[in-house]
Amino acid sequence: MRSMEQVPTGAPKMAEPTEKLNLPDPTEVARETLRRLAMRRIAPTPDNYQTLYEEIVGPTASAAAAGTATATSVLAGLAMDLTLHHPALAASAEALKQALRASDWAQCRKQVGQIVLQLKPGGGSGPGQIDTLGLLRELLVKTLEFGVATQLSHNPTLFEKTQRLAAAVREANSIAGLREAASGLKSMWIDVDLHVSHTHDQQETLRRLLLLLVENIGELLDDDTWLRGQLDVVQTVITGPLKIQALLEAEKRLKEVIYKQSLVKHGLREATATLKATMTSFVSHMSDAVAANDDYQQTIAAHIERISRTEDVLELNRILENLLDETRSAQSDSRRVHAQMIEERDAAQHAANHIKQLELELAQMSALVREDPMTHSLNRRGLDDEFAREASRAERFNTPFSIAVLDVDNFKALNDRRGHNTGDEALIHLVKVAKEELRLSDHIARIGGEEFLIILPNTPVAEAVQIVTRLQRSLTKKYFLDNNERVLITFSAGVAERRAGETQEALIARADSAMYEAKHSGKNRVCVAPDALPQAAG
Ligand SMILES: Nc1nc2c(ncn2[C@@H]2O[C@H](COP(=O)(O)OP(=O)(O)OP(=O)(O)O)[C@@H](O)[C@H]2O)c(=O)[nH]1
Repeated sequence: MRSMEQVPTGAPKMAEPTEKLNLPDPTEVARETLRRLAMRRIAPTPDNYQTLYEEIVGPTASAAAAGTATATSVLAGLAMDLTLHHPALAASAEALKQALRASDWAQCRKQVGQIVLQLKPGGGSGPGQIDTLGLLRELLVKTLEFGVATQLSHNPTLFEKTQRLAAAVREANSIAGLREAASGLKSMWIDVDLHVSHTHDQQETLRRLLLLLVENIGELLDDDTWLRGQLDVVQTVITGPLKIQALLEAEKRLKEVIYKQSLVKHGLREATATLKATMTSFVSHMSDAVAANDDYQQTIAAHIERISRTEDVLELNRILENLLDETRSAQSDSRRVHAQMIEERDAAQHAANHIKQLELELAQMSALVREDPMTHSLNRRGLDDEFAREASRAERFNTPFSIAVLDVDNFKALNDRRGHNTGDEALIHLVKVAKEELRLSDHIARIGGEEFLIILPNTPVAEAVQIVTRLQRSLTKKYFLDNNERVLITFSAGVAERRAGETQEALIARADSAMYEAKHSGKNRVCVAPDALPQAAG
């Protein structure tokens, strides 16, 4: 709410009246005076009442002073209007009021002249400019309040600073005031910039910590631990640039795998428990059967002895009947046990099959997390598995085995020019073309953001160079389309043949160094690795 205004008082007396007064009805004048007080939101002090009254009827002091008072009240009214409606002219209006109070007519003339100049369009703060200025100021205030401050709500200091600055801009009603606000704005941007880079550093540190944690947990796990595949997904996501889409994808995949694994693990636990129970029961029935058989043997032996000792036919008849009874009961025992044993064997077989099925499902699920979710090439884990398999096969059959490290050329520029999503699509395209060009026995793995590794089993280095060169050529034919525009993707590659007993790490290091040579010698080419790097030697 605007504060109540004070109307200038003390109308000066002038020597000669300048115009004749035509006084209206005093009641009407009083009503009009009160209306103007209310309209202009002016404090109803006697002085203000007097000033407005005189503004309507002219000064009342004396007829001689009437002209002077009229001029004075008209000018005072003008000054008041300017103060109320043109804040940018407030200083000139105040100077005019002071000149009126001091009856300094020369000064009055000068101030009125200046006000006229300022009110002229293009005259420093003319009405057109005042509006533009006001609009711009309001725009800046809104930007600060709704655009900047809301983004900084998590940082109370910066939030308050922005709000204070918005208030200062809103109140700045002169060029000088706006200049001051502008210097506040500059200092605020410096703080925001510092804050943003601090947040970015924090994010980077957290990411490194997470990566370290994931790597260390990975070290502690057995090869076939469930967690490893899941950790690989997290690792892939946090190694590349943090993108909300990739993070959401990784989260979704992890949740799915964890949920399915919990279901399968539960089923596996139940099936194992059933098998154990069945086996226990099977063994106990076997021992029952053996025991029953034993009892029968012993009874037969006892009856045979009784038979050998007796000569009495009646006794023999009784023994025979006993014997038949025993035999019948032994037979039915044995049939029951046999039937039970068959039933239990079937149940055990069923449980074992179920377990096999569940294990198969688990293997399929862990294959899921051997893949890079974006390009569907192998991830680090998939690469490790395939490398180990191919290396041992090459040793067993004494066959050559090569790898190629590929790094997309000028990928940063492609991202910068066409956006990150197009960059992603380009990587997906590269893997698709590579899969089409390579043999079924070859494998492609993503080992970095825009870096890939191809495993070429049963391939000497010269042939590996040809394969990779052919892939380069096919990329010029199967070009990548971005918004129907052909984009040529090229890569530099380093090829190395595995030496007997060479570790995966050492072989990749050699291929990597050849890839760097390809980069440094002009890109879009293939270089062959030197025989051995110092760290790979021995
Ligand atoms: N779109 C996209 N960009 C990625 C991904 N991973 C890494 N990058 C970006 O790839 C770029 C690689 O840049 P650099 O290492 O300078 O390589 P380059 O621009 O290809 O330059 P040269 O290798 O010398 O030809 C970086 O800007 C990374 O942010 C990804 O998954 N998707």
